[in-house]
Amino acid sequence: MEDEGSSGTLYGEPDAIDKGLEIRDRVAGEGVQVSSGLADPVPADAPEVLRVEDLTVAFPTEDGLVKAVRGVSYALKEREVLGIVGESGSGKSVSSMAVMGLLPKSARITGKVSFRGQDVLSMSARQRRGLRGKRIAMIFQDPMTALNPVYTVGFQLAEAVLSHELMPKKQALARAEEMLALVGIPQPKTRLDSYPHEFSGGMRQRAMIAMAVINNPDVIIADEPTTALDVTVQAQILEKLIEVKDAVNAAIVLITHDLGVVAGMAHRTLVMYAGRPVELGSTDEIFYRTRMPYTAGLLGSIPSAGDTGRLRPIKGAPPSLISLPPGCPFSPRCPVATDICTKEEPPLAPTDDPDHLAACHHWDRLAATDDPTRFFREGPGTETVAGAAGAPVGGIA
Ligand SMILES: Nc1ncnc2c1ncn2[C@@H]1O[C@H](COP(=O)(O)OP(=O)(O)OP(=O)(O)O)[C@@H](O)[C@H]1O
Repeated sequence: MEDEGSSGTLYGEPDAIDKGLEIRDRVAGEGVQVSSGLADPVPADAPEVLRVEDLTVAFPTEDGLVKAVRGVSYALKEREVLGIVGESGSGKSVSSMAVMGLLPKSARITGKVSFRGQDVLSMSARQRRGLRGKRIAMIFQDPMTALNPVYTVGFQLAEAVLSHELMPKKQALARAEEMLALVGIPQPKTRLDSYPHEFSGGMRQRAMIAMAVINNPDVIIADEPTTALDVTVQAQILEKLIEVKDAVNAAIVLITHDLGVVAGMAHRTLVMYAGRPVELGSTDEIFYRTRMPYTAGLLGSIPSAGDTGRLRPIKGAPPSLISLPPGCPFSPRCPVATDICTKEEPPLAPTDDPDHLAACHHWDRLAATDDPTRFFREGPGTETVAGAAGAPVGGIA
């Protein structure tokens, strides 16, 4: 079999990051755009497909108001891959669920989401259902949350088509077979009759990708699509995802803990911390001209070739989203923080490159050095631990 089943969680495991960097370096070595890795470049004049403006989401709870997302804004062009990176609880999933209209009724949502110019948040439930699965599709970490164990894969794929389009069942099944072939499932005709449990973890995730693209969506939101798979299978699935999205001309919002995944796959990257976007720019900019200390901390914790195997996670933990500290939420962990950082929260604003935004009072200090990760090695906020495989990386746990 081409790939095997899932083997547990790999959050931030060095092998996964190495794999992403290896893909990036391989592609860079061939003179192709580093940031996009496997994806085709996006033409500068490509039309915008999705726009999120100043999105906030809060959940009233017994303990207080959880400010899960605060001021997320981004625009996605046709065929573009936007990586959203951040540690657990940073608001990556909630912001995407808001776009899909999948949050519980109790969620307080403000801001604007536009899909090809249509206001999504003010749509009726029926209009949203029409958008979901057809124009905007979603891939989850665990395919078993989306695949029903009691129906065959072929039936479920055909249903996904028939719920949006009237056509003979035979035609829907033919489309299902075509999609299974597209995502690299061997003997797709026979596999239509398999139940999800008869697939390996990697094959189930391929089936999820088939389900996501079967209606030719404009946008795919992939939330940790490979986190539950082992490293080799992760790379295969990500490569397939990029190949398939180019085949159907979809854009992707790729949500991940794993900077390596973003390095290989995303044209642009949005880094989130404590519910806020803290850095946004081309993936090249984020990796090579980092302007936000949190991102520098994450990058500094990636083991590089020749490293002695010592990882440097960012010391401390993210703040409570119920009682955020005044000023910059990263300041208690930040080696370059000064007084102003504990008093005023910096806006996400242009840096020395107008398309590279950072939420930092001191981005110019990072711009003044070739290696902004050094602040974490030298300054307060650094903790060096023996880097056994599986140790948390960059506070990602
Ligand atoms: N229904 C809810 N009620 C209260 N709090 C919630 C609810 N859903 C999410 N949250 C909180 O919102 C915050 C952001 O969660 P989110 O799932 O977006 O994080 P994430 O960055 O995607 O992390 P992970 O990678 O672990 O999924 C978390 O603190 C989470 O506990």
